[in-house]
Amino acid sequence: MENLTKKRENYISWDEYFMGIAILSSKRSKDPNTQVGACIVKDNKIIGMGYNGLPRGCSDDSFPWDKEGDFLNTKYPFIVHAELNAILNSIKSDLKGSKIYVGLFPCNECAKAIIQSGIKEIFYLSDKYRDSDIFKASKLMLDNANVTYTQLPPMKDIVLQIDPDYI
Ligand SMILES: Nc1nc(=O)n([C@H]2C[C@H](O)[C@@H](COP(=O)(O)O)O2)cc1CO
Ligand SMILES: [Zn+2]
Repeated sequence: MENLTKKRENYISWDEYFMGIAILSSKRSKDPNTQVGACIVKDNKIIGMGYNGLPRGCSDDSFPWDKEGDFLNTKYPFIVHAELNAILNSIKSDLKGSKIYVGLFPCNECAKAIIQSGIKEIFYLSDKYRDSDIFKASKLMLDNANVTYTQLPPMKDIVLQIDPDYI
């Protein structure tokens, strides 16, 4: 029988909690290939969230989602990355000393925004584009600016499922 007199032990860690929220945010993304979510945290409080998508007011149905072809016929010039959205949407103007949780390693443009906004720690899950110069440039800047980056384990066990008894 369940022991209801002692503290629960199998609760999720802070890192799992914030990365879990970043991944949940990514589920809002319309990108058919890569969905990315980001969560900015200060003093264990969430102060910004975002996912990759078109700028506000630009219709998801009017812009291309292609990866290949003429630049203007691809998604790349139009998408706001999850990290930049989290910074731009943050509820505090001062992000100094905060952390960002993001599903995919930040690109060079997001690295610039992370550094300039004062974020000091990055936690990420995937570094699938590590061989591209964009990410080499990103790491060069982050290293110089003393922004740390740490890969978290994949958290395969965390499933969002609402128990029918809960309702
Ligand atoms: N850290 C990141 N945050 C992001 O929000 N993105 C976005 C930009 C695109 O919408 C998508 C990458 O598309 P693809 O090249 O894997 O089909 O993820 C990409 C990266 C990696 O640079
Ligand atoms: Zn980026």
